Amino acid sequence: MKIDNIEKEIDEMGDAHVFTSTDNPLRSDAFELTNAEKVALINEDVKRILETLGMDLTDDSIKGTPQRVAKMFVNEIFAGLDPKLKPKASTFENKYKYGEMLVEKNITIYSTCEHHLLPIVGRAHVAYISKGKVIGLSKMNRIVDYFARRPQVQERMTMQIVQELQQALGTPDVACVIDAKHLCVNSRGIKDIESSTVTSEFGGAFKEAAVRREFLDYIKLDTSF
Ligand SMILES: Nc1nc2c(ncn2[C@@H]2O[C@H](COP(=O)(O)OP(=O)(O)OP(=O)(O)O)[C@@H](O)[C@H]2O)c(=O)[nH]1
Ligand SMILES: [Zn+2]
Repeated sequence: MKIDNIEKEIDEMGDAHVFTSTDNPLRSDAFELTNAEKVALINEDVKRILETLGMDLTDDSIKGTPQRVAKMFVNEIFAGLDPKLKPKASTFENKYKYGEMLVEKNITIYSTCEHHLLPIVGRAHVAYISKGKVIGLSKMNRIVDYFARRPQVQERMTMQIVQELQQALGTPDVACVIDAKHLCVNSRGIKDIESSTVTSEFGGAFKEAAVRREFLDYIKLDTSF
């Protein structure tokens, strides 16, 4: 593909995120290679990038970088692309009949912006109202982390977390708010270190103003965003 065309595609993609579905754009052959094969290939790709930039890959400090980056992509920051690694969302019967809202707040999020491959760092706040099932608290943190370990846009990640919990808990009454800093905005481009991005998804009862207000009061965010 000519460089002009690639640049045009990237420009168009900049606005295209609003049209993507809640699934990450993965090809159907995404898991035909083993993780070891992916690491070996990415190692070569990163080597090529550094070589193109003129780096001396015989230097002691950076000779291990391509392999390090490859392992980090496959086994750490993009490991959540693999459905096999989806956390088991163990649920229990709500025998004690707790009928109020449960909020798991200030869940740390480390994700990666799919447009620049730079970090997204922030907090997720998740809430649900039980319809008979309750979920282990840590499972909410694990579900957030699973969807964060992908090349992401914040809107999609917020919706994926809600959909996963709705399924696990068998209720639409689930909500998620994420407040995160995008290093692609903070450290390059517009370089606005102060700004952060808030996204929300309010399912079922959380669409009602009073229920939503209660959730936002727990996490101390106002509705003016
Ligand atoms: N909606 C949304 N946009 C994002 C997210 N992460 C990054 N972006 C934006 O994606 C856009 C990509 O736009 P482009 O114009 O193709 O990229 P760019 O030329 O590097 O843009 P600048 O960052 O403005 O320099 C940027 O405005 C980013 O801020 C996200 O999670 N959600
Ligand atoms: Zn970005």
